[in-house]
Amino acid sequence: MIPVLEIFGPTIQGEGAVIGKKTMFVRTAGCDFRCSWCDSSFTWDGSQKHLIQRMTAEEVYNELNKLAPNNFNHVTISGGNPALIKSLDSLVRLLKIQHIEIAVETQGTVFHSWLNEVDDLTISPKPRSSGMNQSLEQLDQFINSTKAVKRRSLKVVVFDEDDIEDALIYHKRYPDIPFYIQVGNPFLNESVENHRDYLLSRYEWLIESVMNDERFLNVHILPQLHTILWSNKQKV
Ligand SMILES: C[S@@+](CC[C@H](N)C(=O)[O-])C[C@H]1O[C@@H](n2cnc3c(N)ncnc32)[C@H](O)[C@@H]1O
Ligand SMILES: Nc1nc2[nH]cc(C(=O)O)c2c(=O)[nH]1
Ligand code: SF4
Ligand SMILES: [Mg+2]
Repeated sequence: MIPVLEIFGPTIQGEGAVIGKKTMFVRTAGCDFRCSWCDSSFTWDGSQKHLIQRMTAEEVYNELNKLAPNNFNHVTISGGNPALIKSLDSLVRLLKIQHIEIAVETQGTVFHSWLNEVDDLTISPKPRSSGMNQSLEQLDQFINSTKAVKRRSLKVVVFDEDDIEDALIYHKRYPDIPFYIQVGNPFLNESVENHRDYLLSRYEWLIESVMNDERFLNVHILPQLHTILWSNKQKV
């Protein structure tokens, strides 16, 4: 059984290497991290425990079809940390049989073999502002174990200058993996006035900081497109 917190879409992938792509989302419950600025803390802080459904792969697939009949060919699995869940192998198998592309978002702490079957794997190690002290040895192991994935990318969320230094550590450690820097969203409460102006000014700050830093060459600098549009609303 897969612990599912929400299934939604179609929407756009708002982050990373496939930003803008039309996709469905399956969000699993539970995380091994507790990032201070987690925009999905409801997956692990107990506040939406009553909404967690234990579903089979077939039930998840039926729900996706109910939400978007004949209107999706791409599913993004996020969380929480979906990589904690061994039983996602059944969903990955089922989606592949149906010729549906699969993307996964994870922080790179825990590996299961089904990860090697996904099409787009986003690995998002954490900078110090998260309060997490991510093990580089564990991340090395994860990176080594996922070499067979069709497309992999690294995505580091940045809130301040110290985080930029941490992003550089990850970029230098894995120079051959496409590298994305994403501006942090401090507005975890969905209704904030002028969130767009503020988020865009933070994005501008990040572009200026990284563009003028010759230690970064092969880098993509991105906002969270969906939070510019909809702030930190759930199910978008
Ligand atoms: C909610 S996490 C779920 C997947 C996995 N646990 C992870 O962290 O990669 C999905 C992505 O959102 C990013 N994220 C979380 N909170 C954020 C925030 N406040 N601002 C910007 N990005 C954030 C994470 O770093 C990660 O790249
Ligand atoms: N539109 C949209 N794009 C996203 N990209 C990554 C997300 C996530 O929470 O993992 C996310 C999300 O929650 N919504
Ligand atoms: S690893 Fe991802 S889901 Fe877990 S607390 Fe951090 S941002 Fe949130
Ligand atoms: Mg999100």
